[in-house]
Amino acid sequence: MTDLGTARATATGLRVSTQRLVHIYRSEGHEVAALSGVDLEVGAGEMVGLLGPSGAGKSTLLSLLAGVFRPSAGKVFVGPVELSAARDRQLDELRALEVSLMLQGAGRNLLPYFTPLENVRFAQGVARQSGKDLPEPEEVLAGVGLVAEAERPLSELSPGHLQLAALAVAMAPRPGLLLADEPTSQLEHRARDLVLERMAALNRELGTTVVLVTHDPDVAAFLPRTITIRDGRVGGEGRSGEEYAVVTPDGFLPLPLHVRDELLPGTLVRFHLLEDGSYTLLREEGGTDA
Ligand SMILES: Nc1ncnc2c1ncn2[C@@H]1O[C@H](COP(=O)(O)OP(=O)(O)OP(=O)(O)O)[C@@H](O)[C@H]1O
Repeated sequence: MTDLGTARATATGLRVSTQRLVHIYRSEGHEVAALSGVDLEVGAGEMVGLLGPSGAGKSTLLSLLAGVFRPSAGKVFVGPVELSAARDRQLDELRALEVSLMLQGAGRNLLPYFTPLENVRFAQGVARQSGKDLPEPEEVLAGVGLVAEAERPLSELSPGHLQLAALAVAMAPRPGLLLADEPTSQLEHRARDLVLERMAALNRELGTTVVLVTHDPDVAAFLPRTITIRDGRVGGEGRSGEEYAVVTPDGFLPLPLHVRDELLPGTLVRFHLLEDGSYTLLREEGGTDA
């Protein structure tokens, strides 16, 4: 029995954490630092959104959490497994049994010549062979609300139903962690809300940890917690619509963008403790409140 098998017995959702995660893409003649020290903590069974501008490193982070490739430096824990140190076999097993990655665009997650039912059955193959206790494909499809569409050709499905089929495929091996790259980006509002609600219901009912990338403010507002990636690092967190700056484990505090425009490099600031235990930030030049 592997470490993952033990984890499954105690919890459905997997805890995810990263420590000073760095990823550098190397191509001929140049290097791109996509992630430059990400410290992240997502509890077992949480549903969180990754936000941030284009090129911030969100998809890279998702791929590292999925064990698609290994980080240049730092650590990634998915459940009890530290991915950067895991053997290839352990990573294969993790991807087949415990971590599902939904790529952007429903079609990239589905075999086009299979029905939704056949897609789900196919997606369960390895996990079933390994002895994992899985629901029948019909039940998986019912879980995302695709019953009448189960045996229809994909070409007859609406974009929303295709995305629900992709969600069913991702959930077919009953993973402990669902990673989704922009799962609602190509959908109109009704279909978007339906996909999001079904995802939230699976998170609630099965306890699966969900991490999804989004650019959509409405999706972000729906999620209990969001993490903003900026310049390859955690730039802030949102809780129920409120934005917070997050102190890093080594004591750094990334300034929110609108404040960064005010506080130029080299500005001296002071933290002033108030009677109620909160702090104000004082800018030293002229002593103006920041
Ligand atoms: N295979 C690659 N080779 C070289 N550079 C890459 C590769 N993939 C991504 N990058 C670069 O790494 C940085 C982070 O890219 P990433 O796709 O992770 O960002 P993102 O936040 O997901 O962006 P988007 O929202 O546009 O998808 C960018 O500068 C990007 O150009």
